[in-house]
Amino acid sequence: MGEEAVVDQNKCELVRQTLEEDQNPNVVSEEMEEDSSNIIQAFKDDCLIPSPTLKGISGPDLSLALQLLGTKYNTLFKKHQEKVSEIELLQAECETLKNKCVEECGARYNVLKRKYTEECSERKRLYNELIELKGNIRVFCRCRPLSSEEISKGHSSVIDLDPSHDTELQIICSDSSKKQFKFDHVFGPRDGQEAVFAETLPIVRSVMDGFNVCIFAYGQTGTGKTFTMEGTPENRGVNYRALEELFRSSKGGGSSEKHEFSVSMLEVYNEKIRDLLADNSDQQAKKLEIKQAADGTQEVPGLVEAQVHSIDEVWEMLKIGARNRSVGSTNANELSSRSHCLVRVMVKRENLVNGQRSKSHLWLVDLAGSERVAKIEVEGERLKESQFINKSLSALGDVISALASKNPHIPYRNSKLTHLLQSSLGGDCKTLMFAQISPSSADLGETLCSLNFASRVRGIEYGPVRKQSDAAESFKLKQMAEKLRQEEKETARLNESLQLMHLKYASRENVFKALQEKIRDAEQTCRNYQQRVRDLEAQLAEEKKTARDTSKYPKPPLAPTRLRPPLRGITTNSLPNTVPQRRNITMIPRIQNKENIPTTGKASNGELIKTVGKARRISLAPMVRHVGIQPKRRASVAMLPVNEEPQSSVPEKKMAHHQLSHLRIPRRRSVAAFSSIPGTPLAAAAAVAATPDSKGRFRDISLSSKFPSPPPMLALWQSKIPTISSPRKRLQLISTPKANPNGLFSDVQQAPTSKLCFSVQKRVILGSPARARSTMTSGFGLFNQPLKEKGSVARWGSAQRVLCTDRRRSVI
Ligand SMILES: Nc1ncnc2c1ncn2[C@@H]1O[C@H](COP(=O)(O)OP(=O)(O)OP(=O)(O)O)[C@@H](O)[C@H]1O
Repeated sequence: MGEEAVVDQNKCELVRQTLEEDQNPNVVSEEMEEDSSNIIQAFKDDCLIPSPTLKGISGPDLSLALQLLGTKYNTLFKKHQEKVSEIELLQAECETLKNKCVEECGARYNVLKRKYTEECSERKRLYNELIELKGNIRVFCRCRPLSSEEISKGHSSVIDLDPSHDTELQIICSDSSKKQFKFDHVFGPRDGQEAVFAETLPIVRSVMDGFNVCIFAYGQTGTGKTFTMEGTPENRGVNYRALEELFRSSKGGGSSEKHEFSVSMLEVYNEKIRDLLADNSDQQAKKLEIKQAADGTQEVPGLVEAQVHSIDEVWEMLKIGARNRSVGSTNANELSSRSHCLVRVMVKRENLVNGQRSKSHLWLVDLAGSERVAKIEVEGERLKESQFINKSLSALGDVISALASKNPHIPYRNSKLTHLLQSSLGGDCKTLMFAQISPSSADLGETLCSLNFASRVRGIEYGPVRKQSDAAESFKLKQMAEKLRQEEKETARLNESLQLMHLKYASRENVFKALQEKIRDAEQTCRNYQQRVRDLEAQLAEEKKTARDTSKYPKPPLAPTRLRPPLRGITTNSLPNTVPQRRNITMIPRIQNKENIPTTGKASNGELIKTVGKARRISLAPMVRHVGIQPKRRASVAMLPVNEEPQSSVPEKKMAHHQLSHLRIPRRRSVAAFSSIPGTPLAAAAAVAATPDSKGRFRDISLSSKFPSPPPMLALWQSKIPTISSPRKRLQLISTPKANPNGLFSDVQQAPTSKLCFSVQKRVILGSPARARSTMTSGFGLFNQPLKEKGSVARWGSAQRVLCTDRRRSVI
């Protein structure tokens, strides 16, 4: 029995180890020792916990049990894996749903946030509109309860209040009559601080919207001004509650807005400004003055501006200020305020979304008592205090009166108080006045005074309020705008001058181009002239040489001027030497060549022919005279027979000088020359001739067709000039005379009939016409070498000058 137990124990151990190897230690338990039937039953229930009788199993049952256990384990393991997969899938689904939810909710959240912001803005706008409709200066009346002292003295209340009409107040006068006053709100003796602040709240909120606000309490001493503004630790007043509201509002804006608060506290005592937050030791050294800032607001340089971050800090500041305030004892109030106490809360707001900044301030003013001096029976220092208080309150009354009557001049500077509140009393701010009154019949007179003053204030209509922006930023923007304006002006000016410069540059460039063109032309002309000068120099040298060669011939005496033949054509180097033909010279041709002199000749068939002498000079002056272009020029054309040319009485070599002034030009040239004069009929004819017809042919000039009765000599001359088909050719011939291979002139010059000698006397250009003529006609210098050279030089110069003229150019 003991051995069997050991064997079974080993078997159980084996099963346990196997199960442990399968990382399922929980399967081993005491129930493994159950019998096989239990095991099978247990396996059917998907349970791996073996029966406690398992250890009793032996032999084949054990292996069966183990097999079943292994199979079941695998099945369960698979199921476990499936479950894990399912869980993972579910987790993924959950994650997806979560993301989807976040996505949808995020979008909705943003939309709602945007809507909320818009709604807030709209609410603020409507709210401010409402405040403006109600009036930017609002007056509340607050009546304190009768004090125990007043009751003990038997004073009665003169206030008649109807709770259903919280804007009306009736005062029972001494004659039992009632005087009614209307204010924006009337607070009775039972109204607490909360109720008062509830009505004040809208104006306080305006500060957060960027408006300047001033809340001040006015009234006779002991009416509860300090109580309303400062309050007590148990009943906090407007100052504390307003700042509390500001802090609360600043947190409501969320992370999109940033606010900064700073608190200053000062009093105006005997027309002097005292900093209530500064150390008392500094007060003597400090002399605070009101200065106007760049944005028009009033500042007190040197005034302590305490940064506050919580309402507790604010309360601490208010307590410090209250301790430093000047108080004194009067008949009316044992702790009477003898100064005006002013708390200034500066709010700087920045919208972190759009970067918009605003700076606004809230003045909380507790005025000194407004009672009349006589009533309080003071003297000495107290009397002086009261006089200053009355003076400043009187100045406040004047300012309010001026505002009420819309006076263009508001006397803000008549007192320190009004000067300080200048930017908070007027059109661009919201003002709330607490008119504090006493219910006591003993204070009836003062109460009526205060109520009358409050009524006047309420009658003031301010203009539309302006939202305050950051002064520094406004100033910066103004400067930038000014700078931009200046720069725009400067840019416009520079653009203008640039355009002018462009225009100037363009015009100068044109001028420069034109000058360059002219320079090029001048250079070309100069080159042409140089070439011509060289040619003429060569001709002159040739002529001189020819003259030297022929100097052995005797010089004929100079004939009288009238008997001398007309100036012949200018010979050129290309002409043959005509000296041997001199003996054939007769006067007949010269006579024949006289104008309109009839001559008789014989034809080849022996028949006598009567002809009229050829026109030696064709005067086209009548035609030319009408042209005002060259009035001082005279054209003389001499026609010489060809065979007469060498028969000059003047040696040909001596005529070289005449070449310069008497160019031998074919008659056609003269026509061309006159044709060059615009406006003349010849010019028109030349133009017609130079214009090809529709078939591209040039028309021949027929002067007779243009002129019914042409000059006879011209007609004769025309008959003797061979017809040149093309005007262009004619012009070529005129401008560039060609020599034929024999060294003679072209066909025009070799016309058998005659040769035209064209002489242009340039009277103006060459100088005195008389001198020129005498030189020409008298053979000046022909036989006197120095004179000749002189004359040659002179004529050469004249010729150059002639060549330099346009007229000459056109002739050439
Ligand atoms: N509405 C009120 N409810 C209860 N007590 C009040 C109320 N108003 C004023 N008092 C009490 O009247 C007394 C005088 O008030 P307070 O000092 O505020 O007057 P005051 O106008 O500021 O006088 P002064 O101009 O001299 O400073 C205080 O004791 C104050 O507690």
